[in-house]
Amino acid sequence: MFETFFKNYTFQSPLMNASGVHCMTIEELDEMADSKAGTFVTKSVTRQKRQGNPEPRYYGTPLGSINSMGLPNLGFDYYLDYVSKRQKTVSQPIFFSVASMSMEENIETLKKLEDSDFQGFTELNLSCPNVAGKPQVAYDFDLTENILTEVFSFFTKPLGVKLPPYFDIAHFDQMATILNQFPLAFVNSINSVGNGLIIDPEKEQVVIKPKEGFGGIGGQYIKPVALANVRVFYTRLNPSIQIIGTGGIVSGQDAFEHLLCGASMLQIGTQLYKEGTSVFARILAELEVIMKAKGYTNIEQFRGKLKTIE
Ligand SMILES: C=Cc1c(C(=O)O)[nH]c(=O)[nH]c1=O
Repeated sequence: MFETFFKNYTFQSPLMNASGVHCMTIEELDEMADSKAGTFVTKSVTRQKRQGNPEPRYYGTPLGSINSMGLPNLGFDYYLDYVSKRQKTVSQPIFFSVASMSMEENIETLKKLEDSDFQGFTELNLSCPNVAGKPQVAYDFDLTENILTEVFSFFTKPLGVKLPPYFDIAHFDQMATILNQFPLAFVNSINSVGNGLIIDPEKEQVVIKPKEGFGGIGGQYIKPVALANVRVFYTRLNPSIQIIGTGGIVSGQDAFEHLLCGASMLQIGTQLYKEGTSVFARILAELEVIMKAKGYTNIEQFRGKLKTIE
């Protein structure tokens, strides 16, 4: 019922984790592999291990979350070793997320990944909002085009990009024009909405320590922005570039809405952080109720078929 066609593979479920959540350690990654998710993605890796930002750096609220983790990760080799072993024991392709502190580091990491025995999908994160002094790459259109030009001059494995939210039609058009120039496997929209601020009115204080309390917003707060970005890229990109929908997926209805906008795979971050890996079975059960009530027996019958008002 939930078969999801993604490039040359059929996932048994469209659900997976969002990079950064439940994917830092071997234990977390194994739990993802054993869950009802269709597959999983690693935490965005950098060449060397990173401690990340000082704590508190994550805070959950009833409507979502704010985080300024600062790209903590156990380093490229740790995750490459894991996926190289794990891909021999799981049938579905694994996603490997790459972020970096510089374009040079991006290229170096991707060259090592190209030369490795990793057979899954690479997610190039161009949208980390929380490394002090580092702007989100994908808000710089020229830099994005330069990076993708360099990457595709040597990288031959399936690769997609994780994008920040855009809020202006001109930016949607500009980004789509750039992305359509490259043989991307997918585009993942959206990353957290960068540099939001959540405060504690009792303490009259911010709730996270880094960056004076500014951090990426996730959860229900951002679903309308996520749906718009999924829809925009679904309608503007070459059909060969598939869409991963991320942002605000808490229920089966949210999953249905992302699929209706054109997403093929769905990533869950904040709600996975709050609920644990049982979230995948719950959302699939809720999605099944919705699909049956509407007479749908598979996702392709409605995926991307959002109607406008004529
Ligand atoms: C990879 C860094 C990211 C982080 C982080 O490590 O702070 N948080 C996000 O919400 N999105 C990111 O892309």
